[in-house]
Amino acid sequence: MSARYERVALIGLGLIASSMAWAMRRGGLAGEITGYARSAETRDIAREIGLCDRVCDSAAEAVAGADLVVLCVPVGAMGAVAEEIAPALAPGATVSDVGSVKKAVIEAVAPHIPEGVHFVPAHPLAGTEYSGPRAGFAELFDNRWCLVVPAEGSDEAAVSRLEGFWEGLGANVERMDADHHDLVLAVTSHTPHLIAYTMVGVADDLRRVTDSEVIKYSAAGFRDFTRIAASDPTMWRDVFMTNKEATLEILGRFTEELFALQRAIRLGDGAHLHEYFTRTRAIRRGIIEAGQDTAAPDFGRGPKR
Ligand SMILES: NC(=O)c1ccc[n+]([C@@H]2O[C@H](COP(=O)([O-])OP(=O)(O)OC[C@H]3O[C@@H](n4cnc5c(N)ncnc54)[C@H](O)[C@@H]3O)[C@@H](O)[C@H]2O)c1
Ligand SMILES: O=C(O)C(=O)C[C@]1(C(=O)O)C=C[C@@H](O)C=C1
Repeated sequence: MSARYERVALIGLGLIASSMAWAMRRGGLAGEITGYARSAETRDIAREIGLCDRVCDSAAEAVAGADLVVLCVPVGAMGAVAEEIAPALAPGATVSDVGSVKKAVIEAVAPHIPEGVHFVPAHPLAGTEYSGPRAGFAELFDNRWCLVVPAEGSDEAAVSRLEGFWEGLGANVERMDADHHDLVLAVTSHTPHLIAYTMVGVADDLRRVTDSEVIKYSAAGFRDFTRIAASDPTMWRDVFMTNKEATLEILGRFTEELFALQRAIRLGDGAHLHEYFTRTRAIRRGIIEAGQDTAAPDFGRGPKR
């Protein structure tokens, strides 16, 4: 059942916060939405497009009296923002976040949360390669997962209320612990982004040799890589700086497999390649048959431009 808050404060007014604001409006999930972003330019844009009921010039002003505060800044900035807002938080309020990494965010934020304020971390598994306050759209979270990662000792009522709120934003909600979250996301999101960044970098190096051919004749697969590799550099720098252990673990496995495939190509071992590609194709088909391919064409591919 969807839950409503009287006053929701969004700190950081980029893609995720702006999508939340539009989705809250659509679902009538907030009495009032306040917002704050560090840059005056972002605050001006947010005012111009009517993103929030009130865009404030300080984080403390935005969170004052809010019963839900959502930190929507890059993962590396979460701790400093939590410290800044702590004295202004209302007793009984819930502080949440949308960071792509959970263990490091909990470690950075939890020490600043005052007694009597609930901290319920979360992570919507939905995004695009666009950033900033103009990038958001109300449907971003529709039929996508939102993982709720209760910190130790989280208040059950505060956790279920936040879960209801995310359902109201359109998401399917599941709970997960922080370590498991960070490992799963290293496999499904963080390492794939690093691979896309690398592949586009390699093609760019090659382009200097072959002029514009690489881009001109790029096939759909490579174009998908360029979309992913256009994602925000600050956000992704912070993801790799804070989810180091899990990403290195998955990258280690990835390079082992890559070397095995490289060896099979060098040795002309077609059977190995065929067997490997058959296994991976079955995984994709399994996802589709289970009806879990939630990346429907209309959603999660960015705003229509
Ligand atoms: N983009 C995605 O695909 C995606 C998906 C799920 C979760 N996330 C997570 O959501 C968070 C926000 O990502 P986004 O895509 O909305 O980013 P974004 O770049 O679109 O927006 C970030 C906002 O934070 C502001 N900001 C940066 N540092 C700040 C600070 N110290 N104090 C106050 N404001 C500050 C920026 O001005 C900007 O308004 C990140 O933690 C990211 O890991 C992103
Ligand atoms: O669709 C995209 O552009 C995304 O990369 C979204 C994506 C993902 O990897 O799936 C990126 C980071 C998040 O923390 C959650 C979602």
